[in-house]
Amino acid sequence: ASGRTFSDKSPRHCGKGMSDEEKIFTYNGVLYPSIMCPEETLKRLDSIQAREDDVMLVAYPKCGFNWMVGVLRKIIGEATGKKMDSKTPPLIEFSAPEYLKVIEQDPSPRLLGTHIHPDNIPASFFEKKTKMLVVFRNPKDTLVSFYHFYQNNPVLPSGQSWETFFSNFMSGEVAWGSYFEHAKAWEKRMDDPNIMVVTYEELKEDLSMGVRNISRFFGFQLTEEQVQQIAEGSTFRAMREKSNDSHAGMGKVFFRKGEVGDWKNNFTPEQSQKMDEVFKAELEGTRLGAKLNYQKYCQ
Ligand SMILES: Nc1ncnc2c1ncn2[C@@H]1O[C@H](COP(=O)(O)OS(=O)(=O)O)[C@@H](OP(=O)(O)O)[C@H]1O
Repeated sequence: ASGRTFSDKSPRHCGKGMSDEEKIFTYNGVLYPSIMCPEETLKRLDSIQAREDDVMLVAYPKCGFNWMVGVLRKIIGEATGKKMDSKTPPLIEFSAPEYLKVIEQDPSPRLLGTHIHPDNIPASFFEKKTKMLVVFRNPKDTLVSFYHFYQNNPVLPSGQSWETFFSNFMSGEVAWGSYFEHAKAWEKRMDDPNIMVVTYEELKEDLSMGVRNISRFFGFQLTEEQVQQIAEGSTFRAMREKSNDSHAGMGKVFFRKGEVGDWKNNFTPEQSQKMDEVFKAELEGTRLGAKLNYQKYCQ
């Protein structure tokens, strides 16, 4: 059995001939893209047996998941010599249910990832105290990135106007659910020593520091030269250049702009104000809220 990869070209895997309604379904009250996340796989997620030495990456959609996949593959490859050239995205909720067997047989250290809400991450990851890197991004840029992804990824519904997508994002009616629900759930776990939260914006400001801290957190020893080399190979430009190979023709969709502040080109003043109000109500005064540095990146 093999997992589905970005290069699967069968029409239904590409979303061709499917209506917007067929492309998305509700599971336990949350929307998921039906091609990427078959219901059977979601139902079987709890069968995954986590390992202590798994490298688990968690990110709400569009917060920098693929960026960190690139970084973590390089870190693991450099530190352990394990070949990390898989083209399959390491999301546990992706692909055919048989893929869970592939995960089971993968030798340690495994790189696993997910976009799902922390309460739905299989319990064994918490029981085994698996280390998890959690990536967040300011909500305005996340929304813009998500909107473009809906528009340009044929497996997602593309018929929504910017205004409709905006209100769906704000009410959590988007794939993988509400940004704010995810953030509030991680806020509750901020003290867990096995969880490290990083933001897209801090990684943009100092990627070398990010690589150094992330590898230390997972217990990988890297030389300063390796840290620098990984950071240089993981800039937006470097990853975008290789993206048609790593993401089979979808490179420019996954590696779109890679900037902080693109929301300013998209939000109306009213939408900006609406997000400010919701952020204030949901996250102001929390540690994750402070880490997101909303003042600096969203105002
Ligand atoms: N190396 C690097 N540096 C900076 N930014 C990067 C990098 N790689 C990916 N990106 C940007 O991350 C956004 C995609 O996020 P995800 O990978 O989490 O998307 S996904 O949910 O897994 O599809 C998407 O953001 P936008 O460009 O704003 O749309 C990508 O361009």
